[in-house]
Amino acid sequence: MVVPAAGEHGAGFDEARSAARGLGSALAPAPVTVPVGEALGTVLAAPLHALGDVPAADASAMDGFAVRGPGPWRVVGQALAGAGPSAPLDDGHAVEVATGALVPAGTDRVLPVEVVRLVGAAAGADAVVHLDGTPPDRRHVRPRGEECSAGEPLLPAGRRVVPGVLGLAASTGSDCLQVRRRPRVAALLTGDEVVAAGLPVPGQVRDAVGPLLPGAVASLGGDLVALERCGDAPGELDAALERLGSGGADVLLTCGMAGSGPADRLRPWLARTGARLVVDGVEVRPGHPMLLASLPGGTPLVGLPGNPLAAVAALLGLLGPLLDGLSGLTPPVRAEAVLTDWEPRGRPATVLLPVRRRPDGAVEPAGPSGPAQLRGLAAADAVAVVPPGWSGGAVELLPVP
Ligand SMILES: Nc1nc2c(c(=O)[nH]1)N[C@H]1C(S)=C(S)[C@@H](COP(=O)(O)OP(=O)(O)OC[C@H]3O[C@@H](n4cnc5c(N)ncnc54)[C@H](O)[C@@H]3O)O[C@H]1N2
Ligand code: MOO
Repeated sequence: MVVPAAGEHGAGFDEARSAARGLGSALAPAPVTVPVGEALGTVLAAPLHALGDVPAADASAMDGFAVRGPGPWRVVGQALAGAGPSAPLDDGHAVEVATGALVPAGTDRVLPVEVVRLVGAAAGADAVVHLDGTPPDRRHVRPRGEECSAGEPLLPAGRRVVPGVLGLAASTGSDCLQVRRRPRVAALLTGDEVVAAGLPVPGQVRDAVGPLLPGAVASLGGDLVALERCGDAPGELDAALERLGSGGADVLLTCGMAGSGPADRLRPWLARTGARLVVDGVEVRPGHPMLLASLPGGTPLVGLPGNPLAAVAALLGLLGPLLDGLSGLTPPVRAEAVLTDWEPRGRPATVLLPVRRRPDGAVEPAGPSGPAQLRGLAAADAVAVVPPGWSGGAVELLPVP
């Protein structure tokens, strides 16, 4: 699919997102099997199944006494977590148990220490357990298989491996997971005027994109593996992109030179190298010159416009969906909120608007958000996607990258 040309109208924002996702899916690498400890941030490439019953046997949920039959109960032993099963309980008997210990066969319930009175020996055998006050309404036994039983599907493929997934996989017996790795992204910042340190003098601009890229790429599911710079002189972009392209990254990212000005060399370079434009401009503000190309060797290149908020818009509109496709991520359910205190002023394009949450659950503009301004983004709780023609009501919210 080729999405419309720059200088004309560009793709709709949703159309651009799905084209980027589609390209990513078509290029998705084969799944790999990795140890659980190395899987954080990847995406499950196969459903996660329980390898056994969890817990593997009935276990106490409280520190207290496993009892059988009506009380009082004579203490006949002790069971700690990690020990094997104790002898089956008879009526009128109790075993002192720690949380997590196996309860003896025949246990009716566990009485927490808080609700019993011990009479006789201070602890251990020969003490007698009396119920003190009202009996608890719960058994306080975690039955075998309470969490899951062997073979049960726990999570579908396509889920991001977050810390909770690692804990679940480990607790249900997995040592390895089948995943798609986080795509590696190599970036190139362009422009003679862009400086990396200090207060910019007239004619210079301080690089605002380089510092935000590692975290933004990570939050979109990729790893920034290279960050290079090049100036505007003829040949600099070509050399830098060739160098970057030979580094084995899954995605190339450029910032600046996406427009049609005298020093904007990206589109001519793409044309010269025979790249295929998959998305050529998007009907969104800011960020309309953003592009997505497929280089002759198949590597995708995302062109971010140079204005910093426009660059972030392109990260959200193109890089995020591309990385989702490459990693096989199932898109999360669309988040929405009512947008207030913002005037559409007849804008014909989708607007990406940094917003903050209000106590009533609605969202409002978070601060100044011109294409070259980051004050709103830095104060934002989300980025609202305001469609053309919006005149009030709920809008889609994207996480701040
Ligand atoms: N005739 C037209 N001119 C422009 C249009 C248009 O439609 N017709 N679109 C404007 C929009 S919107 C944007 S966005 C920019 C896109 O420009 P480029 O992608 O070619 O980017 P540059 O020209 O290289 O830079 C634009 C602007 O951003 C500053 N910049 C660049 N890199 C950084 C950085 N790393 N950190 C901070 N700021 C950066 C650069 O100095 C420029 O001021 O084109 C408009 N023009
Ligand atoms: O991409 Mo530009 O920054 O739309 O303003």
